[in-house]
Amino acid sequence: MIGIKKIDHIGIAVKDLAKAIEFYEGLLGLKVTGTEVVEEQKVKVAFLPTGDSEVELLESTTPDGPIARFIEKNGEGIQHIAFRVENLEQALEELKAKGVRLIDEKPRRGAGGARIAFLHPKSTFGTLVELCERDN
Ligand SMILES: C[C@@H](C(=O)O)C(=O)SCCNC(=O)CCNC(=O)[C@H](O)C(C)(C)COP(=O)(O)OP(=O)(O)OC[C@H]1O[C@@H](n2cnc3c(N)ncnc32)[C@H](O)[C@@H]1OP(=O)(O)O
Ligand SMILES: [Co+2]
Repeated sequence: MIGIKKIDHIGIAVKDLAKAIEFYEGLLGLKVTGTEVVEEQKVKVAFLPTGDSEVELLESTTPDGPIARFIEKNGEGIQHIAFRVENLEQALEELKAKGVRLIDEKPRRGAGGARIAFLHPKSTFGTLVELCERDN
């Protein structure tokens, strides 16, 4: 079993992180608990907890990163959903064995020290899925 615990976060691609935060904090009343640059993913992120899950706002740090490409093609909006798993390496092994197309064969470093890996949207009925494992 993959052992999904919950929706960890919803990843939302935005052009201007500061302006998006003005909306999510100022108008929706959520609070940013952390911002961080994740070089490997070419993103600057802000996390806003909403109960048991979080909103992850993502701005591209380069014109060629995955978020920049997503916005170019689709405009701003939901780019991925992230599920928290107990054991990421095991989940990836199981999914690979069942023929799911992995973007990341091995865990990568995500925001907040998480271990993360993406599944290709062509293998998941159209949604980019992130699996993540955290110590806490
Ligand atoms: C910081 C970290 C964290 O939480 O800790 C993060 O979240 S980092 C979050 C940002 N990082 C990532 O997204 C990394 C993983 N993503 C990737 O490797 C890439 O973005 C891919 C998902 C493989 C897409 O690559 P690329 O843009 O080169 O391909 P493409 O535009 O030709 O797209 C190939 C096909 O997938 C579809 N496609 C592309 N991006 C999609 C998305 N986000 N959701 C659903 N479908 C998507 C396209 O429409 C296209 O379908 P058609 O062929 O039918 O038109
Ligand atoms: Co994410």
